[in-house]
Amino acid sequence: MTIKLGLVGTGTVGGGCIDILQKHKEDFKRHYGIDVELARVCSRDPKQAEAHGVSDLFTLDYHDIVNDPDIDIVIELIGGTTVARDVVVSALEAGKNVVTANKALMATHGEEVMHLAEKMNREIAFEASVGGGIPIIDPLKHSLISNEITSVMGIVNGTTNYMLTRMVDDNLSYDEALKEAQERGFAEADPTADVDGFDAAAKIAILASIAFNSRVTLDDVHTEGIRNITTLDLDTADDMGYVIKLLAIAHRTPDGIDVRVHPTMLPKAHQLATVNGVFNAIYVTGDAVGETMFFGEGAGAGPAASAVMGDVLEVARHLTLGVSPIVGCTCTDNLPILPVEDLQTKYYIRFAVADRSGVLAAMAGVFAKHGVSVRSVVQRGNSEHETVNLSYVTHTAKEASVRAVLAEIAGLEDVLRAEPSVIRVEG
Ligand SMILES: NC(=O)C1=CN([C@@H]2O[C@H](COP(=O)(O)OP(=O)(O)OC[C@H]3O[C@@H](n4cnc5c(N)ncnc54)[C@H](O)[C@@H]3O)[C@@H](O)[C@H]2O)C=CC1
Ligand SMILES: N[C@@H](CC=O)C(=O)O
Ligand code: NA
Repeated sequence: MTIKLGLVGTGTVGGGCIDILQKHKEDFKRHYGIDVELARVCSRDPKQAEAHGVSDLFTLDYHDIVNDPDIDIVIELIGGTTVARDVVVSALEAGKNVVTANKALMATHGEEVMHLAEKMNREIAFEASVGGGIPIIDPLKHSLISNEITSVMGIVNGTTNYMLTRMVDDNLSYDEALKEAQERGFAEADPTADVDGFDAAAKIAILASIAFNSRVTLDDVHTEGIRNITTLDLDTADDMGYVIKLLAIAHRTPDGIDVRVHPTMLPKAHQLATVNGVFNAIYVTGDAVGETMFFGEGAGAGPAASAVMGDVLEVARHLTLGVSPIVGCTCTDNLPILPVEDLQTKYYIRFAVADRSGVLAAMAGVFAKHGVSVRSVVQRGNSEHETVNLSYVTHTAKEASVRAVLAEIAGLEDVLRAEPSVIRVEG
């Protein structure tokens, strides 16, 4: 039985899928008895199909794929939530199975497309949407389901991890690091999604939904990106024994789900602190399994296409064997999302302040007034410029109290020389 594939999107990931198919199609048949055939490809750019030697399969109109009765699996690799949603919905409605790498779609319209797939008795698989080539959705939906998952935490955006690594290791500026990430095919077409944390937010929404059996959407995730991370903060963190990473964090608490994405200071000894470059790593903690960590390349043609083609072959296997679809939606609960103001963690706060007597004492008074206990403070700066940087690390404090400290210090007369830099600290 030949399973026919329709590929919508032949860019970085779609191109990677064509490469894998061309290289390993015969192996799939020999090793696993799975016979897949690329029947049609669609994109806005015929040159991409030409470059992969599949011009004969090319169409500009994805309707030629979703309406083709011979196609069994539609692979959506265009991204975004408008046309991509239409591709996925119309493919499912036409009775096709769907494989997608689209985290934005799954984190906003996940419920809709999962329910539609269930209604149509078809599969929708999306392993590439989180952690690129790292198997993480499949383990959460299969190997780990005997656990109550308590926490999922990790580095899930390759672009920003690559940028931060390059800024630290080679002193690249933010713009140089971004340009390099784009040239290497890691960053999304619009890098806003990467640098402002929305890509990571979509990914943690997907993981939290599966891990906690409760729907978490992109809008539920408190999200901060890396635009404000300076080389000064990276250097100061280094001096203090920390690294700065963009972490995606989801904890199950007795009161609900704590889910957020923000730059985070990690002690250098923390295992996530050594995850550099385009690599991603995700920690999952379960009540039976304890701590597990999944590591690999989270972005780029090969890693993402590896996950897409893994899904394609699994769906093709089910079709070949005539077995029922894989696990569908498992969001049986409706847990509340906790407001970030209730968060309790440690904080790094760097103030650029006037270098004169009384400033440190006045600031200490503000910290004390709001019950925020200081663990360490480091002074860096050049008194010739009449400004010094005071970098505090607090003990565990409530987010609302830290915000009160920031507001009150901002109101101290002629003290602050710039917006403070605030980074939450883990571990
Ligand atoms: N680049 C990466 O490392 C990874 C990307 N992803 C996801 O994979 C998906 C694809 O990403 P990339 O391959 O990087 O994007 P890309 O920008 O390289 O390719 C997009 C493709 O979609 C086509 N396309 C766009 N709009 C279209 C339309 N209206 N009709 C027909 N074709 C259209 C383009 O012509 C192009 O062929 C996205 O959802 C992305 O989030 C997931 C994991 C890693
Ligand atoms: N832009 C993403 C890749 C796709 O998921 C990243 O940088 O991790
Ligand atoms: Na993955």
